Amino acid sequence: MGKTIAEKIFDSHRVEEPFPDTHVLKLDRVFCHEITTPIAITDLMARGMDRVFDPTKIKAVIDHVTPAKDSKTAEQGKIMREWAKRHGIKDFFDVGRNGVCHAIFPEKGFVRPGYTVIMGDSHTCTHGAFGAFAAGVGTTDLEVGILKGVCSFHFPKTIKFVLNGELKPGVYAKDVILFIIKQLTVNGATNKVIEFTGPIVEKMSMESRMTICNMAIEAGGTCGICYPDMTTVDYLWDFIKDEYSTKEEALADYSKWVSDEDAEYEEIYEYDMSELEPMVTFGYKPDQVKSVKDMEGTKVDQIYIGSCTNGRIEDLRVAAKVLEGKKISDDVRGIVSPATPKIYSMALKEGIIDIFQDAGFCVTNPTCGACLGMSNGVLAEGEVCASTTNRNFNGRMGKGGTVHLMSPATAAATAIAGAITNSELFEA
Ligand SMILES: CC(C)[C@H](C(=O)O)[C@@H](O)C(=O)O
Ligand code: SF4
Repeated sequence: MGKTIAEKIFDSHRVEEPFPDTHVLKLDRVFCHEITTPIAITDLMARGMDRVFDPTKIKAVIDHVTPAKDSKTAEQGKIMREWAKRHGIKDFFDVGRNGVCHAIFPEKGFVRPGYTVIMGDSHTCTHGAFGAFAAGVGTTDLEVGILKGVCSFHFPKTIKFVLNGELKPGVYAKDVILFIIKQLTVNGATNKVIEFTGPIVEKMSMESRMTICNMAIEAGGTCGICYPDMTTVDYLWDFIKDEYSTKEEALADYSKWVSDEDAEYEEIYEYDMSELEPMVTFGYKPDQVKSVKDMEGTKVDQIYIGSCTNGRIEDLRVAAKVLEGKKISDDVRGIVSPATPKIYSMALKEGIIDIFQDAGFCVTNPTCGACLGMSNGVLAEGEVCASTTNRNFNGRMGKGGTVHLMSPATAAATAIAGAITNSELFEA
């Protein structure tokens, strides 16, 4: 019997015999941000265990609320800062160099095929786009990870998606993953790994693969995984060129992190995506998904383009293409948060920031920002936001506010119309 990629990663990282279904794995990366890590740090300190297993494998960022907005968030930043200094954690991204964790860590080349990654953040599944096993964990697991460099997991039962065909113009990775979550429902993949395969995924950029893996958790999935290929090698090349003499050599090495033909799956879903339409959520659960056509005309108050789902350069380019030479409706506020300083710089150089500003958008610093209603861009009671983020939970962006999840193209078109609309209307 063959093995899935997740099983292969488990086999190569297991530190002891599984008992009964607890697999203790060695960790290649422990990622940290200022919302959950200070709790772990404070607890470790209180227990007299203020140590780290390996400062080079721990990467940390302040991203959710930055620059600090009040005394509480200032304190969280301070705890992180002092901890990083105390333990020689060199890859710590503070104000001015910081961006959204799941965008900045891949961008720095910290994730590689075959890696095991944990973080105290539910969207850690994003990093599976590189052919890694990456999972969000709670405080106790995070503490053990920081201290010992290990984490225990259940056997990685896997659901496989084979996505065939070709996406129509105006249809993007976000539409694909919203469609998938609709099929699975919000707990259809609970405690399972979701493999994304097939020609649609093979053609996707790393950014798009991160978008689909990012939302695996919205169907309950522990991790989303794509197989590493030349797209992965190209993305990582600057970071790995000392390890391999050619890209082909890197690819040959990474190809061990691909599922076998005869691997066993919990379920296999196969879809032809050629007729997929732009999708959007309604209600307060990410599996409440309709085609944009069916939601057309729904009035919004705010448009948010950003986050670990869709705040990358590819996303800003797509939105800018729709916005170029146009103005957003007088009735809406537009906010864009480039996910990292590098993305911000690229957007500046490419004239994308000008396009956003000329259209009437407010451009913020790289941060999670409006995504979770803890920082800027909070909605008032009864307000509606068209957003490229990943969660439409009740009150997510502010008490009494509603969020409709959509692609950056649809969000940009919606900003112009002031109501949910199809991006095709505005594309050249
Ligand atoms: C703050 C953090 C723990 C949380 C998460 O785990 O996902 C946040 O990033 C979110 O998106 O809701
Ligand atoms: S951008 Fe949003 S979903 Fe992503 S880590 Fe930040 S708060 Fe969580």
